[in-house]
Amino acid sequence: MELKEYPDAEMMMLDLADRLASELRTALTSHEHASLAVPGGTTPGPVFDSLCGADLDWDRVHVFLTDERWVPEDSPRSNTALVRRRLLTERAAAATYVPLYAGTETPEEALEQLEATFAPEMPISVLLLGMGADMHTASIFPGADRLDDALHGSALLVPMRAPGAAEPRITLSARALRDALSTHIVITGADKREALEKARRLTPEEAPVAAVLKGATVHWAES
Ligand SMILES: O=C(O)[C@H](O)[C@@H](O)[C@H](O)[C@H](O)COP(=O)(O)O
Repeated sequence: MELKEYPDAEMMMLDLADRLASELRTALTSHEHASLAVPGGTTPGPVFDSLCGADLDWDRVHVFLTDERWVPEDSPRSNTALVRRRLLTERAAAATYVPLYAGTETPEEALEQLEATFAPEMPISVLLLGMGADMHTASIFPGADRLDDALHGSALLVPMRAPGAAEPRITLSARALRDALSTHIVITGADKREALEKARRLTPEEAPVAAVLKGATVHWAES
């Protein structure tokens, strides 16, 4: 893992957006399509605000979430709504969005169909992840009901319920995340920095983010 520290979060978000854009451009030089997988939550909004204006062939980019809360798009908790509002706009409006929410009552009901949709999208060209202070990443939470499947199973997608998650989730598995060609993790604040250091000494069962740290670049700013 490589740790990149920034003097402030604003600079980090701009720099990271540039880096993601440049990796997408490189991926597009050797492939017809490239994929960009992004987290939801509160941290990545400013990266999206900058990345959406990047000059690249967005019409050859497939964008999808690393994980979704199983709520309709009009919910303030919807990661899809966040991505539509802040990433799939300006130049990036030309990208193809691959939805991870299907409107069924539970994620299990849509699982087969979603697995079929996501299989051709693998491996991810450029992966951006967040991390919670409890050391979860995507929706792979410590103490989750299907933690073992998400960490060690061969499925691409895993429905997930966890004490730390307010609603059912669906998440890319550790296998899908680890196969990404480039991985960035973006975190802010002293508590997450401490959690990251702790995760480096723990097992993925205790600290799920540990499953994706190898080869990843972690971007951190205090605030
Ligand atoms: O749906 C989600 O919540 C995310 O995809 C999740 O994995 C997020 O990246 C972390 O929970 C960090 O969240 P914050 O950035 O809000 O701290």
